[in-house]
Amino acid sequence: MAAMNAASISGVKISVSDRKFFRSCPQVRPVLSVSCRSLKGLQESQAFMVPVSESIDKSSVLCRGLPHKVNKRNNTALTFSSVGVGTYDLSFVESQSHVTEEKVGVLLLNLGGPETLNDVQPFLFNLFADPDIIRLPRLFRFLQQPLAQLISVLRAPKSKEGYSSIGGGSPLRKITDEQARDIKLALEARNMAANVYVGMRYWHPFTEDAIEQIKKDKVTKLVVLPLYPQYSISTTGSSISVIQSIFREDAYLSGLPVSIIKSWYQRDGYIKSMADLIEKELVKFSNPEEVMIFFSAHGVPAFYVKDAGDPYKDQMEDCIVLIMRELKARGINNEHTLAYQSRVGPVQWLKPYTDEVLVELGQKGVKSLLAVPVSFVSEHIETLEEIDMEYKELALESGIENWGRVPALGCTSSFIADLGDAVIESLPSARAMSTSRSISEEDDHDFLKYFIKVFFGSILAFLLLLFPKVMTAFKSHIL
Ligand SMILES: C=CC1=C(C)c2cc3[nH]c(cc4nc(cc5[nH]c(cc1n2)c(C)c5CCC(=O)O)C(CCC(=O)O)=C4C)c(C)c3C=C
Ligand SMILES: [Fe+2]
Repeated sequence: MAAMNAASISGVKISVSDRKFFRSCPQVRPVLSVSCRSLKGLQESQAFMVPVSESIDKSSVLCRGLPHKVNKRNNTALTFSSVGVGTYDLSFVESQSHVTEEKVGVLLLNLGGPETLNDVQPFLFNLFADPDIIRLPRLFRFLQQPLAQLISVLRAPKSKEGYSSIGGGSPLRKITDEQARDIKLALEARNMAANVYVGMRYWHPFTEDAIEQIKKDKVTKLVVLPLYPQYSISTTGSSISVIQSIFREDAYLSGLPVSIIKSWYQRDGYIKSMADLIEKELVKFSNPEEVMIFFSAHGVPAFYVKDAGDPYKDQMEDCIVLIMRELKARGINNEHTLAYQSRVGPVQWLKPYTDEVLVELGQKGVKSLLAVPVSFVSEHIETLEEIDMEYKELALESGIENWGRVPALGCTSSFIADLGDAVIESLPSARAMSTSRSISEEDDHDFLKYFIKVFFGSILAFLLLLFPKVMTAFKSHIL
């Protein structure tokens, strides 16, 4: 614990200061002086540590507001200026005699991927069992798990092929661990000590395990940072649902101040880092100015956007505008296109589709193309296999002669530094999540619901597996 200062304000003892904590927000320190006649034991304008206690939001003191006056009415309240953080009363401090040190946690959310070929089917099961990935009408929700079992078994061979062509497993865990390590270092460089956790949605280390660790470590404030720049119901939304359901059930977690950074594609650091990568790849072409910049975003089913209000498409388009604006400011005026890749299943996905646009561009005479994966910040199966192999081959067959691909951001230092800044900036808005279960009768129906699910689901799976013709039709429509 940092050295303690003691001063009294109108008889109220302030006995807490945390120099270490203040060092973590350098922009605040130079102005941490208080001009106040009623501060006894301190010179006017003398550097002054703002009182903190376990219940007072230190970071909001730090980054959102600066103490600027003592309440004239009773001389016992400090008001924080700047962006409306509010007031707290020193009489409150009087009753708090001890101080606990803040323990900041950062939870990185990601998708997760199979580490071996044996993991592929169970990984796919977890993915398709997610109601944010396969959105069944409420009436058919009981089919979610049996359907996930069926689809995962049917899709596994194709997925396995993909994973074996990139070395037998997903690189996602390794890359995300490296990003976690670097974000921790970036925070330390800003004098903020934090534990950084990785929580994957569909494979190890699962979000549930990361939260268990956060609890064990007695984190006192948590920032949730999804590693998806744009928000989608199917990615960030799904992971947040998991967090909410765990937090709702747990007394400690439901009281833990949490800040969720829902999307961050608009951050300057991210946009500039993307522009850097594009600029670096463009110069590798013999005629850089003739290259079509081809943004390839991961698709989602179109009804997510049209009916379920997913902001993903709008955010994606906005993101591309910002990157192109940044490139223009650097004197890069290439043409660009946005298309959506990786569709799965029979429904319509966001259009235009990457494979179709590549063929069209080839037919129109585009000769040089730079693919820019834009929904994800790590290399993964869809960059290493789908773009680098399938789409490249298709593009070359379609008449495109010069092909390039921008690498994923991974641990690019400007990008990691910006994520560190995002964490620091979001701390002041950390608030406890809602505390109680909303539907209390849910438990009563759990057993019945489970029984119905298993019963009807098993019948469906059984029928499909028994009749090869039905199965073939199903396979060609669903996968
Ligand atoms: C079936 C529905 C799917 C939706 C909706 C979806 C959205 C979505 N996914 C990502 C990022 C990734 N998805 C990855 C793998 C993957 N995704 C789906 C299906 C949907 N994704 C499947 C079936 C798979 C498995 C691979 C395959 O069989 O094709 C990955 C790869 C992880 C890895 O192993 O490296 C990523 C990353 C985003 C960003 C997104 C919506 C915006
Ligand atoms: Fe996906």
